[in-house]
Amino acid sequence: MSDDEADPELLELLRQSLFVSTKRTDEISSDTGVLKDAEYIYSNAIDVSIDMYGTKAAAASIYTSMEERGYSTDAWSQHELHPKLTEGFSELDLVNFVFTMDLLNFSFWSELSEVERYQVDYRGKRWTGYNSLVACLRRAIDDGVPITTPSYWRSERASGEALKHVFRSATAEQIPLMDERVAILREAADVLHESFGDPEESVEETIDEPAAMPIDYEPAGRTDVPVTVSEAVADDRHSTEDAQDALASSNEAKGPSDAVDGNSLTTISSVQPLEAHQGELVQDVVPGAPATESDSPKDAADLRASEAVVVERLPPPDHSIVRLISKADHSAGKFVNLLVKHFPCFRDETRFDRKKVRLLKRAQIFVADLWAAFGGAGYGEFNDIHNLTMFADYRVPQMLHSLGVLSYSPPLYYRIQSLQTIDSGHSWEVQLRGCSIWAVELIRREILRNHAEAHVNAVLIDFFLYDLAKEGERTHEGLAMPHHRTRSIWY
Ligand SMILES: Nc1nc2c(c(CN[C@H]3C=C[C@H](O)[C@@H]3O)cn2[C@@H]2O[C@H](COP(=O)(O)O)[C@@H](O)[C@H]2O)c(=O)[nH]1
Repeated sequence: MSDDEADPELLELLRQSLFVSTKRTDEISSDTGVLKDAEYIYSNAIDVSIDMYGTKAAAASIYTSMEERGYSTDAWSQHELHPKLTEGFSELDLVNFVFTMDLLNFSFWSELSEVERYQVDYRGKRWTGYNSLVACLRRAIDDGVPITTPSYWRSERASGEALKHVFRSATAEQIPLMDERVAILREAADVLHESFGDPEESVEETIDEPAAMPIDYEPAGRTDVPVTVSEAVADDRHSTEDAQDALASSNEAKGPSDAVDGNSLTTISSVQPLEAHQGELVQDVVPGAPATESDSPKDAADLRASEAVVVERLPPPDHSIVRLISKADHSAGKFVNLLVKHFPCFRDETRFDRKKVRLLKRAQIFVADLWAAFGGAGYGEFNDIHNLTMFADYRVPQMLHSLGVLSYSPPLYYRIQSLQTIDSGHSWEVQLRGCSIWAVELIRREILRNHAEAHVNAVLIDFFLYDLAKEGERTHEGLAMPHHRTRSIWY
């Protein structure tokens, strides 16, 4: 938008104040504005640019690899830790799990070595990064802690200690931003109860523990928001060749498979819903119980036997998130805007060149995860899923740079390579995030230009690039550090 164009938001406000607005004020648009803002950031960026040749080459490799893998929404359920209906999770359980996960789906990177960094013991493995979050939720559910039930987050049982136990680490490093995560859960529980709760659904006594964060979050990038100065750490070990090798080798590794419709829908099997077990007495490990995964099962059993284990009822089924979904009328864009309207922790917005820009990473990835988890049907049915953009995290930008799609000005490149910090909300951080969103859009357009029949959208391309980054991590020595590391709740 050039300087002399009127800001559409300002115009709308003026119309509303003059009562000449055509839009009902309470009407929720299905246009998130993220892609437009990403294009604005790209058009005005001076330290991050998109290489058109790199974009064309990446589009061709990504398309080939996705086709050969038959990459689709099915990949979501193939993730070892993602909950599945076939495991006995009900559809309500799945909705609540994905919401909980994406409330907390941010900032898992660590300065420490692969051995010392935050990691979670679950199913005999050590999980790091995003996987550590999913492992914590699964472990808590296995232990009978209703961590994915919103009413639990505001109940007396969800004490600080109990929640710390849920996210406990197998190493000395604890999960980053734990206070912020607790505040986000409590705030979301209050919003769900007040705006989407069922008066009939009995709610447990609420907790009066003050939220550790100001409830009304400032837009991302404000220094008064309790985030530590970001660490621009780049150990971008993936050279472009490495990344393209990773793409190529992933084709061999996957072998030929039927080309699958990018939106292929998994059928939702009807299984015994978990909430049917509601009301059963379950053992809830007393928070802080000394038994830990590293103890032998016998020790743990003995300790539990000697401890007065609190036997608690699971809370009643909580349909508040399902009610929230129903307000979106199967529009992904409208759902994202609803989340941003009601939940401050989803307001991933900042300023670039004096203009407010929206990036909305977690609001969008939640809708996308629902879409993928339900195979585009049921609670995951959205008629405009193609309106979602790439999710501006700290992993996919690294992949885009490795693939030669993103390139940096010498000052930014030097800043990243020399491990100097970039403040959260700094123009460089916004350029990296906004240009990543726009780059994935250009890749999507390039694929469809050459393969009009391809069933790809920004969500699947993003998921694919994230999974590729994680595969690259597993096949390359050590953990590739993300480019710009910002300790923030936004991504
Ligand atoms: N753009 C984008 N960002 C993603 C994901 C995912 C996982 N999505 C699953 C669902 C479908 C896919 O198949 C994946 O299996 C996590 N993240 C973000 O990365 C960071 C964690 O990185 P690390 O510390 O290395 O695990 C953190 O900001 C987290 O929010 C994604 O898909 N796209």
